Amino acid sequence: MTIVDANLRVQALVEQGLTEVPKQFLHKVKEPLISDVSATEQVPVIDLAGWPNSNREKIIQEVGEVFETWGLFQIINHGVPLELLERTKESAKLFFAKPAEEKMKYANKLPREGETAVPEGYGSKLGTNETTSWNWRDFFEHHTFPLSRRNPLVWPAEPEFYRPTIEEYGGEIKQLAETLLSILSEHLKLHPTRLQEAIGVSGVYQNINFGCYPPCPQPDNVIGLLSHSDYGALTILWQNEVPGLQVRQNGTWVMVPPPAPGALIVNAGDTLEILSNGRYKSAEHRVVTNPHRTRISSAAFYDPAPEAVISPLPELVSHGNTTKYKPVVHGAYVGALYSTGLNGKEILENYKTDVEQPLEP
Ligand SMILES: O=C(O)CCC(=O)C(=O)O
Ligand SMILES: [Fe+2]
Repeated sequence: MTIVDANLRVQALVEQGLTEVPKQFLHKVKEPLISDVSATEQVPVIDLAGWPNSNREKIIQEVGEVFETWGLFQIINHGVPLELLERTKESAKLFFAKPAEEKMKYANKLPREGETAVPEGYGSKLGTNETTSWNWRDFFEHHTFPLSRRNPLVWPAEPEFYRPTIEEYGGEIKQLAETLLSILSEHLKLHPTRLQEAIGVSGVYQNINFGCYPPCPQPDNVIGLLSHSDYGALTILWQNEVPGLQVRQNGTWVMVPPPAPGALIVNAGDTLEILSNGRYKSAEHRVVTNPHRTRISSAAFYDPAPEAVISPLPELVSHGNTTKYKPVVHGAYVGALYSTGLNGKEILENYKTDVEQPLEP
């Protein structure tokens, strides 16, 4: 079967009861998907309780260290109200449970050449001309910041709490991202707002997706979401009780466990790796599929504006240090990623300086 229909979704394919996936979904990379999971390393959990009044040094140390080593961790006592988190999860669950005709009223448009964000609405990778394997994943994409990009009318009208919940969740997640950036700025011995200003001089961009990974009949040969690092600064995620997210740590894929009650997942993106001149690592991650259950997740991205130029902070390149990355126009970076497709940390590799250059005095 060849799929050329941009209006098809993985959920609709699954509803047809197929036992073999269309060949575009077969994973081309020769590495095991499910069976390669190491049980020896565990994704760290960071407790933010007390911030900013108590445990300051301990929190700064722990957060800094986890960005230097993993780039991905679970976080508890993060300040996002748990009732809001539950309502956000419920919004995603109720949307993906709707009949196909209902969901397709919100179908997104295929991205155009030069686009720097995934178009809003209900989408999938089906029907695009990718050379990489297709993801076993549908999604709903929301543009939430700056406010000039926000139009809740294109989001689901039902349930009634859906639109206000996304707006509220976006605000809280933005605040959490800014708290983490202030902690990292202190860890780098910089002014607490230094990283936030470096990312967001012209206003931060926030996009929030809901991901839906339906049960897959060939989980050993099909990827939910190809290996990649996120291109922006920070991503804050949650997943339902069905695991699937994996992070590559010391060459091994480690499964992110089902969430501790109320936990969120934080993931460093390439912008942060560049700004910190490689001190912090963006996390390479992917999603595997499950044969029986639907996995639902959400990723909220805290990113520079497309016109922002991101380069290693000069303060971190002094004292005989060298600059390890070329300056990046963020929108061009995202564009490069869309045209080649997801492939580990390949795009970031292209922006590394061949010979480490001392910064101009
Ligand atoms: O579904 C997930 O847990 C991960 C999603 C993700 O990595 C992304 O949207 O960039
Ligand atoms: Fe990601």
